[in-house]
Amino acid sequence: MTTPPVVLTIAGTDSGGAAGIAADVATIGHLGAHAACVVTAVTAQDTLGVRVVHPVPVEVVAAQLDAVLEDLPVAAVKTGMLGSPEVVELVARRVRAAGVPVVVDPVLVATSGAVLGDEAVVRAYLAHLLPLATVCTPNLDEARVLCGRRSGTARDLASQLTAYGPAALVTGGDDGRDWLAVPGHRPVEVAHPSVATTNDHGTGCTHSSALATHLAHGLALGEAAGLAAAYVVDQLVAGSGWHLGRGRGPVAHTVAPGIVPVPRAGGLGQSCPGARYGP
Ligand SMILES: Nc1ncnc2c1ncn2[C@@H]1O[C@H](COP(=O)(O)OP(=O)(O)O)[C@@H](O)[C@H]1O
Ligand SMILES: Cc1ncc(COP(=O)(O)O)c(N)n1
Repeated sequence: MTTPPVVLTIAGTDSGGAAGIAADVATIGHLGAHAACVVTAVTAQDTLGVRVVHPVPVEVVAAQLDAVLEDLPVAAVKTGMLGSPEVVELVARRVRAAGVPVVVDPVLVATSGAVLGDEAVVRAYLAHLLPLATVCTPNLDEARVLCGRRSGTARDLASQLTAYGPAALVTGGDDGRDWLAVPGHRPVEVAHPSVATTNDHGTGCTHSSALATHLAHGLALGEAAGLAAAYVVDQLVAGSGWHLGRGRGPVAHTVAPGIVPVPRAGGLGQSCPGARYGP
């Protein structure tokens, strides 16, 4: 058995098991990597909404980061809900030193509308974390908040966000389309089918974790983005008939991924000619 790459997720928990760390660990394992997880906040949450947010003390987040980064060969990092400017700054310091691909999912608003990051968190993202990210993956609302705009298309916002340093993949734009902008290049659409379902709680976490896992396997960003979108679509189709909870049900993590890349030496920017096509 080949040793899998390690993907570190830094995020909050969702007691309903749909979003946050639960979605991240399921996705990373499903796509053939080992998930290390640093918890930033505990939420009491279900399919209807977020009831309570309990932040983990910053020194406990730091201790978790040190434990993982001093022992495991982390190949990529994904950040989700960070919750406070202090945690954003801490994460920025630690992941800069790690020198691996970093996917920043700037979780600010939950599907249910709950605010999971305030203005101070937004300022910290812009000043500290986006400049060292490989790619950020805000949804349309989060992209507008980060850009300080009330409107704007996913394509334009993705382009604007590259000014902060990273590539930007803005999801859920007009007609549900996703746009990827790489600094110095025109934005391109990451095309994928739209799935009719209300079981979409956790799509953003699943998507950014899939992207980080494909980068950890050594895929180039464009290729990783296409595979991440396809993975979400497969799981949405799988869970579309589920009846779990009274609100927006969880995205599934049950269908074997179409492509599980074979771990290879190499890094970001190299394609993965050894990609293996699944059953
Ligand atoms: N109904 C859907 N059909 C197909 N893809 C979807 C659907 N809903 C979300 N996605 C995809 O899931 C990924 C995460 O996007 P999004 O749902 O916008 O994130 P968030 O959970 O942060 O709002 C994107 O690639 C988006 O296009
Ligand atoms: C702990 C945590 N992290 C992230 C999200 C966002 O996920 P979604 O946009 O699907 O509600 C969430 N609801 N809870």
